[in-house]
Amino acid sequence: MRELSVTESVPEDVVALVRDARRVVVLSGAGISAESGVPTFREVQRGLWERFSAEELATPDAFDNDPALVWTWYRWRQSLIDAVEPNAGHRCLAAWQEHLSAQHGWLAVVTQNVDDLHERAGAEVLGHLHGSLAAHRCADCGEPAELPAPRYDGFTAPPTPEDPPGCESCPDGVLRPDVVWFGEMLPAPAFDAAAAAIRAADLVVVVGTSGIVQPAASLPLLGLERGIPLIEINPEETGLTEVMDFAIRGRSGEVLPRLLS
Ligand SMILES: CC(C)NC(=O)[C@H](Cc1c[nH]c2ccccc12)NC(=O)[C@H](CCCC/N=C(/NCCC(=O)O)S[C@H]1O[C@H](COP(=O)(O)OP(=O)(O)OC[C@H]2O[C@@H](n3cnc4c(N)ncnc43)[C@H](O)[C@@H]2O)[C@@H](O)[C@H]1O)NC(=O)OCc1ccccc1
Ligand SMILES: [Zn+2]
Repeated sequence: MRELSVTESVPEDVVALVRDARRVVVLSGAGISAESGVPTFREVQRGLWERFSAEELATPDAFDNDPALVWTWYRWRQSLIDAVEPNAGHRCLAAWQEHLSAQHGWLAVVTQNVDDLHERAGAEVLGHLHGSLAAHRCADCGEPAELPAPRYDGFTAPPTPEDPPGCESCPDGVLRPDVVWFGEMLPAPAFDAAAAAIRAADLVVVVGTSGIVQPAASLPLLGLERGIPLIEINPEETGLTEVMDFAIRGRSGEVLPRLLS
């Protein structure tokens, strides 16, 4: 594995790898949204939630124990996402995707993020492995439900929690965000599509993820098995660095424009 810093000019062989790739899978995490002002998963507890770790809040038990606390956390996070814009990293991936499809190639965006910043940057997302903040379903009967955007301003944590709305399809159900909580299975269609894309790819780029949360963090290993090049873009070392061919140390909003210019 070769580690490169963003200050260095991107070596010709990495530029060639990116230029010549035709079937690319990008696996993204919270880091790609950091430059948009979205706190990464490890930083998203403020106010009401600061005494909890994200792993504690993002669980069925936490929702059962205190549905209002967890429900409000998700509505607040959604309002934060609604208040920010995609950054150069998101936009670069959308442009690269468009470029490759014009060349009869493809770029598949697979994300762990529950935000819609890839889509708002114009990219098509193959799969949200951990669901989406903007989608909701009944915690009992599973019926999907449409909800208006949250009324928070996204930056100041709401003072008091609000109860989740009741389900209109069953007597006692309440709504929950359509995200994957710890201990819950990932949506098989998204995970299987991601695995299939990596099995067909000629390059995998892992952007802004600590590479800790499973089974998402195992997806790049499918590329390793096939011997295709793996590139990591992250200011810091991650749980996946050791299996990478190249690790470019830098912020994705700065590295991707340079890599793709
Ligand atoms: C903590 C971890 C060890 N735990 C797990 O992995 C668990 C348990 C587990 C399963 N298998 C295992 C094997 C070994 C050990 C543990 C497990 N996995 C699960 O529970 C999964 C479900 C996991 C999904 C949980 N939901 C999320 N999100 C949705 C909710 C919500 O968002 O609220 S995970 C959530 O956290 C993860 C956060 O990780 P990152 O995105 O990487 O973000 P992080 O903050 O960690 O790091 C940011 C990175 O960005 C970098 N960065 C910062 N700025 C920038 C910048 N500017 N540019 C580039 N990079 C940048 C930083 O350096 C850093 O590296 C994301 O995946 C995110 O989606 N379910 C399941 O396994 O079910 C089983 C099962 C099996 C059978 C039957 C029933 C069940
Ligand atoms: Zn219901």
